[in-house]
Amino acid sequence: MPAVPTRFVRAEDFAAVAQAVLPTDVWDYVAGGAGDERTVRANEEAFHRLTLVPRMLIDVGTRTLHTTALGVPLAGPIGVAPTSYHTMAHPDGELAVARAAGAAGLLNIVSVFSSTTLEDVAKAATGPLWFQLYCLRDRGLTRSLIERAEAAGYRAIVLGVDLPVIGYRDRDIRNAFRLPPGVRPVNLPVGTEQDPTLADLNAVLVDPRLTWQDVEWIRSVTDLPLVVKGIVAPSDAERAVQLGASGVLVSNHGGRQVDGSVATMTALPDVLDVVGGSAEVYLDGGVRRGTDVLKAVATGARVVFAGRPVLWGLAVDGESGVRAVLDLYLRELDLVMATCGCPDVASIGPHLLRNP
Ligand SMILES: Cc1cc2nc3c(=O)[nH]c(=O)nc-3n(C[C@H](O)[C@H](O)[C@H](O)COP(=O)(O)O)c2cc1C
Ligand SMILES: CCCCC(=O)C(=O)O
Repeated sequence: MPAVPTRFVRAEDFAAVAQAVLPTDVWDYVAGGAGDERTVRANEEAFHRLTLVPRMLIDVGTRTLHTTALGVPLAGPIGVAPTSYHTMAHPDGELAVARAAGAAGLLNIVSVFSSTTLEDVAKAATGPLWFQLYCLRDRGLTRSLIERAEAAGYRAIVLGVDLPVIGYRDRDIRNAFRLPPGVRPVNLPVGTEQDPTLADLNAVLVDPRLTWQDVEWIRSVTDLPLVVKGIVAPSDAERAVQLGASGVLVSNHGGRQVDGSVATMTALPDVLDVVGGSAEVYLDGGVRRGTDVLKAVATGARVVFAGRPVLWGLAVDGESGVRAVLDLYLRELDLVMATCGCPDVASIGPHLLRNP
């Protein structure tokens, strides 16, 4: 692994520089959450509350971080959460993120609201991609997106179910946040002449009437594995798996939808109790350190994903900034595994948690 530039010794060191280089309204869109942003903070605090009980005198001379997700080999149990409109943060946008994730050997979930077409992202990618879909009002368009993702080589559909409408985001409301010039949802047939707020643009496209029947429909129109993203209730996870989901991504959208929503690390054990035996369970929200990855994996998450930190790296230095952020997670995880007595991912378990 490349040496860590001393200016950036933790993922959050990228945040301050990203804030300095991004326009204020774009920074607010990335950093912000719903309401008072209590859940944004709660996601991180839930990690801080968990304490570790490292184990000694285990041979950690040879270590590997390798794992798999739905059969896809990965260099580590950390991946890129889907986030919208990467060219807001850097002109290379989604291409830079795909190249960095591929070079690191990590899973990259590409948002349907990408500012580069899903085909161009797939061409640039050297690692595995999953496609994150919101079910659109136009079901024909929704289906064609799934077919395009299949044709382009994406390996799973990640259905976002937590955004029937965009949450009440104080910062974006204050800023009347609109997409910057030249940044468009290019996967979708949306004109370039309109200039609505992001929330209005979203309301035109995304279907707020979505129910479990639609999950069944999406399941039926593709042979790709289905992951349902945006679940925190165990009963929702159970229903998703009953309807054929291969994976559940425990997420509260980084605290951007429901302020006061349970932290994802608080919700994870209950979700695992219900579906952990029959589906892969992933998590995002507040993962900032290698120790956070270790805690989530020790609890039972297969892979965890980072949202904002990837955008910080992208804003700071394009592909190499994203690569640096991803390498920090891997480097920190490698060292915390070694110091906790874990030579591989399979040996990370609940025995490492003080109060699992
Ligand atoms: C700027 C931004 C845009 C996002 N866009 C999407 C999106 O298009 N689709 C989606 O499923 N989730 C989206 N999310 C949510 C992330 O996938 C993820 O759930 C969240 O960012 C994880 O929390 P973290 O930022 O604390 O790591 C977005 C998050 C941010 C910060
Ligand atoms: C604008 C489309 C939704 C992007 C999103 O999921 C978010 O801003 O959290």
